Amino acid sequence: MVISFIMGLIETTASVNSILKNFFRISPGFCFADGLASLALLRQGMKDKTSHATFDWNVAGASICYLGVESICYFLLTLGLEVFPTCKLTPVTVKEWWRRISNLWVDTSLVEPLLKSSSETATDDEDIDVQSERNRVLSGSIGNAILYLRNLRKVYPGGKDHCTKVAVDSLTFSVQAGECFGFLGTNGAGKTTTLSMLCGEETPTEGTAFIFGKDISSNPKAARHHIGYCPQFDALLEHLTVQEHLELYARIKGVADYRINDVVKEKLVEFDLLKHADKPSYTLSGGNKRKLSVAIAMIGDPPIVILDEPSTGMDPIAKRFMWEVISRLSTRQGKTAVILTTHSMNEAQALCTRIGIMVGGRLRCIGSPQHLKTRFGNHLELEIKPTEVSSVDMDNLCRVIRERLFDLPSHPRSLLDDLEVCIGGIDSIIPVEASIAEISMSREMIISVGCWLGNEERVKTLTSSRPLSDGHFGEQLAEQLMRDGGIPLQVFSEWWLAREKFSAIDSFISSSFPGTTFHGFNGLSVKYQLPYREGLSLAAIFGRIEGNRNKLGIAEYSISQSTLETIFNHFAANP
Ligand SMILES: Nc1ncnc2c1ncn2[C@@H]1O[C@H](COP(=O)(O)OP(=O)(O)OP(=O)(O)O)[C@@H](O)[C@H]1O
Repeated sequence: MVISFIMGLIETTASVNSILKNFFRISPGFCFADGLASLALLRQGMKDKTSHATFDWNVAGASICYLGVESICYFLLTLGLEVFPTCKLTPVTVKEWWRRISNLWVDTSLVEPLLKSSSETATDDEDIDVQSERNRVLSGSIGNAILYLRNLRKVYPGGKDHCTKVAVDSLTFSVQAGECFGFLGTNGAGKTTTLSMLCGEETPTEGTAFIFGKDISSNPKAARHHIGYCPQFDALLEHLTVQEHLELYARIKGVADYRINDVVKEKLVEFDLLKHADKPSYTLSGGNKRKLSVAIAMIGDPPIVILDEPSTGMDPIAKRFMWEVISRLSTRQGKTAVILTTHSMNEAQALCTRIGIMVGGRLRCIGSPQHLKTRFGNHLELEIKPTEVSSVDMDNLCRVIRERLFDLPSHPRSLLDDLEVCIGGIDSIIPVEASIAEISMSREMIISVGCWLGNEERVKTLTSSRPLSDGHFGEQLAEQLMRDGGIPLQVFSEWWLAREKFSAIDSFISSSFPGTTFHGFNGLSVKYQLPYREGLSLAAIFGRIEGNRNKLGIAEYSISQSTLETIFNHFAANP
């Protein structure tokens, strides 16, 4: 504006300026300032008052005209952007527009029967349940589903490497009222993208979803009207208090004025936020922010509630609280459909009536938790916790090792000789009269003891330069050995005996139940997967283990059907 003003005052640039002004006036701010400046010039007598009037084109006329036209154009543009959020210009959306425009000239209903797309998009390796859900939705037999997705696809345009990313591929399923649909998947599987499309934050590249029969692509507002959404990351206004947030969203969602106070109070109580009601949201802890986000999603009783990892950061009590609310909302009242994404299998198991597992943008399986367990859980899970190493056994082993280390006459040429060779004399490390508690086992001593006790492989977990995790606190011992140059004899003996126990259990399980696979330690117990096979009844497994329980030193054990977690891990490991 300043440059234009100065150019207008200089005679040689005045004509160029009057041409440039036509472009500058596209900015309403420029029009306004230019109009005022021209009026000021006229008033100061810098424009000829006899030949110029206030509303002349070169005084305020041009600015007023431009502002008039622009107010209409910009208003329509704003409306357009609001109504058609597809206006995010990307190569993919432009291509999509072109496809839609060209489809206008062709009656697609004649060439694309509904089920054709199902066979086109379903791949040969698609799970049978996923396929039948797809066929059911595409053939229109959706029962009383209030939300269904039809071949929903999202492709993100490529970044610098120009590789496009298929985030969601041909997703088809339906959700009924009163259902809590668990949308599980690995990181980057496409869950959030799907939910964002349902909520209108993202535009589908292909396919669409229907909410109460309204297409989210052509009628996003009407569709969105029925949704309460708790995004993955809290979208809170820092300086609004908890109560103000709830009041704001209650108004946005059209709760009647006279009910707002009750509705807000109800949510504050329901989510245990009463004591934080007057705190600005930036002062809340992560878990309480999450509670507020979930409360916002549920305010106004929307018939569809979409919760993207709602329990992240909540403590176990708050989590139970929220589970109670969700389950009351969906299954008990039977009116609301809940779509829930979570990485907690316990949460999915506790809440979801149906579960879909996504991997790499595709739905890999769908069904009730029990159905998934029965179909994909082709094994039983056996968890065994051995008894603790007894202090008597530990003392005995310590004594034997110490005697072996110092009893030169009875073992004239064995361990001590080896040790002397290895460490160049033991006197500096172990006094001859050392008590058990004082003996520190060096790396070389551990190797020799392992050799003498007949299991060199086992001690490698401690002595290897890259310690292997064996789950029996071996990793910590290996670290200690590396750091301090030795570990106490008692600690070594405890570790050795614990390994003995686990080895005995391991060989018993492998020989008694062929085909069993080891499924990890959690420090205290060991897990196995037993394959289902003819004649292997629960009674037979219990009988076998009970018969050997005391001999093997088993403190407790459990046999269970495959958990959701193992099924999820199976899909995650086979993308
Ligand atoms: N705006 C974007 N541009 C490009 N790629 C994106 C964009 N948003 C997501 N993606 C990609 O799409 C894929 C799906 O992402 P999405 O966030 O939907 O996964 P998710 O299943 O929700 O994962 P998480 O469990 O980690 O939240 C990912 O590979 C991600 O990198």
